[in-house]
Amino acid sequence: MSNIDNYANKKENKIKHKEQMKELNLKHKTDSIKRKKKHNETKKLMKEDKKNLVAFNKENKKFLKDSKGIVQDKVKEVLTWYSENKEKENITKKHFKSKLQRAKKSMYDFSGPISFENVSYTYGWGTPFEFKALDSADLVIKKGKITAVIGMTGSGKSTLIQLTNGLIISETGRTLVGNFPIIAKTKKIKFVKELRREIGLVFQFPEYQLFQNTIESDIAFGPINLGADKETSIKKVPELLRLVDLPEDYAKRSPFDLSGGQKRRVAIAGIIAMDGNTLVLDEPTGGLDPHGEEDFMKLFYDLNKKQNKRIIIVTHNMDHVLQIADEVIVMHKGKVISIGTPFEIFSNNELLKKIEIEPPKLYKLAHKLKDKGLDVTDKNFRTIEELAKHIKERIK
Ligand SMILES: Nc1ncnc2c1ncn2[C@@H]1O[C@H](COP(=O)(O)OP(=O)(O)OP(=O)(O)O)[C@@H](O)[C@H]1O
Repeated sequence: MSNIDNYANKKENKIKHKEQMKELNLKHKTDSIKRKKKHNETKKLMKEDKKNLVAFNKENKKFLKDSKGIVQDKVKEVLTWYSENKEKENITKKHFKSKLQRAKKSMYDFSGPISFENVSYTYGWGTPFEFKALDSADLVIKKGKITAVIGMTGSGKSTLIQLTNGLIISETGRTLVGNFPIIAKTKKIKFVKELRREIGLVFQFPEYQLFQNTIESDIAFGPINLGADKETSIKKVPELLRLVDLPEDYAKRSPFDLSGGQKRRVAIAGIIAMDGNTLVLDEPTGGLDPHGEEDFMKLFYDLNKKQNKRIIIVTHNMDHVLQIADEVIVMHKGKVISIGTPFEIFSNNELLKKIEIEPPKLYKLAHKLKDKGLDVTDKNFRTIEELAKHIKERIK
């Protein structure tokens, strides 16, 4: 290459670099303006929400005052029980304290609907990384159902479900778990242990949280830590193992000798051991093979149908949603934009396009058939057998 060519190349590169820097600076500036605008909007929202928070706190105080009598009776019951039984070997101080704590929260019923009222949440408030993950979201998750939360990456699904057990607290509105209120900006949730006993949150790869020497102690750790009697908690382990489809005689084995899927079952058994009404699962089948995924879906379905547990599942797998969900919540940019049955959501092509989500395989097939002149998209189906039945009826 001649010196002249070399010089021309260098010059061209310099110009390109300058242009790229200019573009980057411009993007940085626009992002920063957008962020500031959002920051100010949220500030305004928080100001407007102040009067709601005052009303919520007032409502809560009144509720506590009205329930005083019930609580006092329950506390008295526990005190009498302890004074009559404290000499017995299996009645520990920890056991007594846990019972007393439960009596003190007896006015709360966590099992009812979970309502999110105008909840917002911002990560990195006031920093250059500020991001509003929840934007005045409103939603009710019913009791006893399987609810799937779907939406594109970053739409706020995980953030929303973390509000349910007080892992994070919203900056506006409130979350009601049954009649237990978590009011925005609360610094410390009273009865947080009871709340977490009721709402079991299972994160992605829960098996990484196993740490005890035996499967038995891992499963019983949660309830014992919350004050339950050690002997009773250990006795329940075989039943819990059966529930998650593991052999009972695994109890004394080390959890670290198990396969990934089996470890995950142990971790889930540990959450179920807390005996709450709700299981919240964030991408629970990540990293499993299709067969393992199917097994877990069956497990969650059975926990709902046979043990009456409310299941809330965040997932990107629409086939799973179709398979087990009673209701589907659609999140988009921090808001709930649609709620419906799997049929209502998956037959709505416009909605799916907006959230950039592919429908389950069976719905894709139905849409393809429609393009070829055989329309069964107005029919409700969950399985290949049901779809086949509708097709047969159409071509009769
Ligand atoms: N700890 C954090 N710090 C800063 N930003 C965060 C944090 N956690 C989440 N975010 C941001 O908030 C947004 C919403 O996150 P969230 O995890 O709720 O979304 P999601 O819908 O569950 O996404 P995915 O499907 O990818 O798990 C994301 O864009 C993410 O960048």
